[in-house]
Amino acid sequence: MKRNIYLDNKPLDEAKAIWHQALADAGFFDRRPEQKIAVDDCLGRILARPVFALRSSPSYNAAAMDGIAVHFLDLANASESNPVRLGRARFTPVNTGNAIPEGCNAVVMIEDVHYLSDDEVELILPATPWQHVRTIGEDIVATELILPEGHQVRPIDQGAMLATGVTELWVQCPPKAIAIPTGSELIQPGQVGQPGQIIEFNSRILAGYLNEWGAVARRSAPIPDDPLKLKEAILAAVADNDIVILNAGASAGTRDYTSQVLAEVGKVIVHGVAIKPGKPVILAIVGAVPVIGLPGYPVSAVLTMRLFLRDMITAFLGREKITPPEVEATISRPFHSHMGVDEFVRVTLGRVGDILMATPVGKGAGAVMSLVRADGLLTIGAGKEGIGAGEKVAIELLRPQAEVDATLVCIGSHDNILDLLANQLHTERPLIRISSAHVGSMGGIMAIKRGEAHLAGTHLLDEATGEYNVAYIKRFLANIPLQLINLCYREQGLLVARGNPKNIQGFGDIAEHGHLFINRQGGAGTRLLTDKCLADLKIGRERIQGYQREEYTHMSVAAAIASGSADTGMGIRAAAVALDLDFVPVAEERYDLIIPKKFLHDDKITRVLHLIRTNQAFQQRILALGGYELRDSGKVMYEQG
Ligand SMILES: Nc1nc2c(c(=O)[nH]1)N[C@H]1C(S)=C(S)[C@@H](COP(=O)(O)OP(=O)(O)OC[C@H]3O[C@@H](n4cnc5c(N)ncnc54)[C@H](O)[C@@H]3O)O[C@H]1N2
Ligand code: MOO
Repeated sequence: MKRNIYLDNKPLDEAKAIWHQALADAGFFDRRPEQKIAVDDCLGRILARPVFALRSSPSYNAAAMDGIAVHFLDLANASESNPVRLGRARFTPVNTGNAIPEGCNAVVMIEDVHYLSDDEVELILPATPWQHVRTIGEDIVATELILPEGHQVRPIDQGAMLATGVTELWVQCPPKAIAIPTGSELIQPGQVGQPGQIIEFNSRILAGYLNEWGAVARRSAPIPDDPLKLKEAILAAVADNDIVILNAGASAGTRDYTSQVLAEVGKVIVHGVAIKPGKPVILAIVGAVPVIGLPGYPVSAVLTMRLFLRDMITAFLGREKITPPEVEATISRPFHSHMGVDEFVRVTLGRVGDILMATPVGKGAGAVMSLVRADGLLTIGAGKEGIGAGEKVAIELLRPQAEVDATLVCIGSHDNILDLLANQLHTERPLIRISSAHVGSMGGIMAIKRGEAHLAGTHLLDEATGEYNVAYIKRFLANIPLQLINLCYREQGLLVARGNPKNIQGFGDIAEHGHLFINRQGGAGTRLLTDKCLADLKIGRERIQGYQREEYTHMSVAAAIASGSADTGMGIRAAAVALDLDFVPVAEERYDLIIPKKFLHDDKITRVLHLIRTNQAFQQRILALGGYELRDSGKVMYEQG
């Protein structure tokens, strides 16, 4: 088969309109399969037909209280000064739910009945007609409408139907869908792959969302990159489903056959939409069944299915479109986007003071974690080239607003303790989450300056004084009342391959033997520590091979060493442990939290401080990570304003 490199670039609205029309032409929205099921089994189902009461409820006049049944006229003149006595012929003892005997039309509660003997009572209160009686049809009368068509059944509805004699009803059959992963490189979860092999997880995500939106979805085994097998799979799937989803193979790779096979067995309506991510999406109809080829990257797949599938399912079910809630937020940093393309940006949200800040997370369409972390989605329309810092934008919420409002925003240098803190806080108060952006110590200081974070983790060594953080605060945050609170001391050192094959003991060895170094970015605390070590040893930067090569996290430095593309680099012990590297300790550094005073009494911050100051089990968990020291944890190291 020829390589397919000509994708459309249809504007999103146009693609949606064409697709909707094609579905309508195929009769997709007119199919309303329905089935008759027992009321006992119908919870959550959508009614295909209205339900009417078969019998009245109650079906007889029933006592609503324990007491006696009487004729109300007998008590018309009863009062304290004129007690009325009734003999056994004029009253009948009843319990709640008993039928009211002929000739009676009121119940007197037992509390108001004075028995003179078993056969005679005395009453001092008048009665009104039908008092304490549930009359025939009081709840619902036979033939009345209980529930309308299109209603989603709740437990109370089941009770109402059963109470009126209904035991079966007609419900809609949700669309039957199948998610078919494709690709010869796919292996099953739990298997360990070679480079180039990929754990098949997309079909799980797709089936999960399909079910959440009201379809009944199955998954198939992965189909290898073979046009004949793909064709077979598509034909079998359309014979047995209302919606077919193919995943991957949508793009222009030498093994991306999906659109050609679909064109052979059906009609490709759209291939290629001006959106990012998700551009190569394929919308096709085979027979009368919609077949959607979602791009392989998981983020692209999820976003395109939200755009093209969610409304399809609700329309199939005859339900209102899902309109996700939106909030207005301020974007924390500029975001560049492409003209002519609707771009969907995942953001984290956090309320710091009065401002709801939105921070873009991860651009890569392969980054599943960017969607796990995201609180909302920002759409940058095709007519814009991006969004400037501080601009107000509408964000589609992916989490409940209450959770967003209870998020502790932590921007700055990353440390694994922050992950432990996040977990512990969430366990104690499920609403609270920590959203952390790892932008280095200076990035954290700037976020505090702009009022965008509740706290910032920082470890900036002042070369002149040898002290941590304070000099930088005085310089950049002079006007902000704040406390600098110690979180931990941690070991920094040289990460080296397991067994330290090049026997690197310090920067002297690196300079002398020309070992390949990998550095951290300017503004990172670890970079400053490297520079201080070099200055103390009087080693010029030009003597360190690789000094110019910069990475942004401890883990990416560790990954470079693990892959052999560098011999060594500076990082924390935890990064060495994570990638099974060896570690040559160089220095103990202080890692502090900067907290503006206006947040010191915020419930989230007080919980964090309480945890690090007093929770011994938590402290033990930190020490178990290795490379940490907690002698000053929670102590105020500096204060201003
Ligand atoms: N020359 C071009 N290359 C690419 C283009 C383009 O227009 N021209 N588009 C890019 C875009 S945008 C996307 S999105 C991807 C989508 O490609 P495919 O739909 O053909 O998907 P694959 O290449 O087969 O897979 C991509 C990637 O997706 C992951 N994947 C796939 N299936 C699964 C699964 N079942 N479970 C988990 N992960 C899966 C996997 O990481 C693959 O590496 O193409 C660009 N290229
Ligand atoms: O547009 Mo692709 O769908 O970047 O990821």
